[in-house]
Amino acid sequence: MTEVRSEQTFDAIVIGAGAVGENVADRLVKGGLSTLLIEAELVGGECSYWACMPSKALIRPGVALNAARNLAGSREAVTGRLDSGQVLRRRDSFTSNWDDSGQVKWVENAKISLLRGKAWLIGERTVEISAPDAGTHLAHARHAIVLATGSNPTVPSIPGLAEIEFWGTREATSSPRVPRSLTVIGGGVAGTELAQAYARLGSQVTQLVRGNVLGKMPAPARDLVTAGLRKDGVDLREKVAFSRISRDPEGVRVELEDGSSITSDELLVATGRAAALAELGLETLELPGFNGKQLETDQSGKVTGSDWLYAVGDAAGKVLLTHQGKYEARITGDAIAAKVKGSFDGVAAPWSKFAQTADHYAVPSVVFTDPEIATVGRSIEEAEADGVVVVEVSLPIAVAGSSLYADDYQGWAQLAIDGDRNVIIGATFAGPDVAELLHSATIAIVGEVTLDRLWHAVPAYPTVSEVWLRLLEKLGL
Ligand SMILES: Cc1cc2nc3c(=O)[nH]c(=O)nc-3n(C[C@H](O)[C@H](O)[C@H](O)COP(=O)(O)OP(=O)(O)OC[C@H]3O[C@@H](n4cnc5c(N)ncnc54)[C@H](O)[C@@H]3O)c2cc1C
Ligand SMILES: NC(=O)c1ccc[n+]([C@@H]2O[C@H](COP(=O)([O-])OP(=O)(O)OC[C@H]3O[C@@H](n4cnc5c(N)ncnc54)[C@H](O)[C@@H]3O)[C@@H](O)[C@H]2O)c1
Repeated sequence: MTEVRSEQTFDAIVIGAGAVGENVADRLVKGGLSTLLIEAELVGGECSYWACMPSKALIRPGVALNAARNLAGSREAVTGRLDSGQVLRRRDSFTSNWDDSGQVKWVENAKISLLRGKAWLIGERTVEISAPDAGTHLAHARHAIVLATGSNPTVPSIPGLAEIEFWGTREATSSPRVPRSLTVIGGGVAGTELAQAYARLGSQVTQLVRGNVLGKMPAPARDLVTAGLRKDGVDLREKVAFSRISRDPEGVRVELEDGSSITSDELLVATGRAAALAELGLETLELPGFNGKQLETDQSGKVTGSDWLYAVGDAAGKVLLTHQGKYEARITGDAIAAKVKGSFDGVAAPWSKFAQTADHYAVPSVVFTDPEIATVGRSIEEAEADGVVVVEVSLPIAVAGSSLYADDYQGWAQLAIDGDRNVIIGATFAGPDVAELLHSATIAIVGEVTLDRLWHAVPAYPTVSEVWLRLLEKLGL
């Protein structure tokens, strides 16, 4: 062990200062607990610098341009392509040029103690931190340690891939240039959003998907996105099998099992992520059922088998989305503080202040392609697996609001209803800018508003939200 530079005790310690770690630390401090937040890289984490913010900044100008092109009158005013240099500069401003001083200021104002370095557990309620100055620090927690260490990309074992340099989502969201050609492996949210963004920025994009693009989405929603990708020139190839990948002066060559191959300047691999739990010393804790990959946590985020260890956000591995991780952070932070005060016995009733119930019943998510897909709640398959008698209703979005919104607006909406309780349990909207429709469905699900009462929620005319009325009418109201 190198020289121990400091040894301190706090009420709570949070490892990882991504959006989720910042939020849990904030709630702990607001709950009256002295809190140490430890970060190995940039305060703000993946979402701020290499994920949500830069990817959406790359996407948004293309969406705005396409929206103008889809309206007679404004279409005629659009005379050129995206200015990729300006788009990249605007992206850089959203990441503060990968400088975290603004977030550090926020942490200081929130009265959270910050320590830079890589942390790991060395025993009950104790962490060791290897700091950038090569020194070692020890920190003890009186009450709780929260893991908010995020996730890492999973890399497929395709022959040759491990031997070459390629882009992950970090490189794709932070690239200072637009490659002439880009091959994307992966048909999930990250791969699909970035395939379209780069195609619109001028790359010749080939997207290779082993199943269907956005395979977990309902087929009519998926079909709308597929049409959007192809319209933007993405060469989308589904149900492919990979045989070998290599790089030479010509570029990266991806060979497929059908004998074809694609050569491009860059390769982006976006094939999922897994909780970052390695090298955290977890194996020393002998947690029941822990397999090294996924922690089991209760409704309040407490790790099974421990009364002081918690996990939130991507590290908990339940839902890999910033907003849901921050929701978990608020609940876990409040639960720990209430436990310390003696006002919470550790057993949280569903939908109570200390239970992450929405993780199971009401997770909103948006695929920021053009058109978008916005979903919340359980899919029909998930609800049926939970034993729910599901009534499904779906239709194309074709209302006065949508026809005014864009010429030839193409959209689709679906509700999943619990037939016994007469409430909505899931909703999907696909189409231009449908993301902003989503929160209405989230509120209906969380509030368990009955369809009879929803009948009185009148959508303003002429808005795309009129689709709610059409869906209820189709259900017989
Ligand atoms: C390309 C892309 C686009 C995305 N877009 C969206 C989107 O639009 N909307 C959305 O909701 N979600 C999006 N996500 C998901 C979102 O980025 C994550 O869900 C979110 O970043 C998780 O936050 P977190 O705080 O749990 O983890 P992270 O943001 O990963 O933060 C974890 C932090 O912990 C630190 N850390 C790890 N181990 C240690 C250690 N041992 N010691 C000290 N520090 C440590 C890391 O350095 C990191 O800063 C996207 C993901 C990707 C890849
Ligand atoms: N808009 C958003 O909210 C947003 C955007 C991007 C990412 N994210 C989050 O980031 C996480 C990671 O995104 P992602 O797109 O990498 O993951 P994903 O799980 O959404 O998609 C992974 C894709 O990779 C494919 N794949 C997996 N293993 C493979 C293999 N061995 N060979 C070939 N293909 C393989 C899958 O079939 C799938 O198409 C997601 O869970 C999502 O929650 C969210």
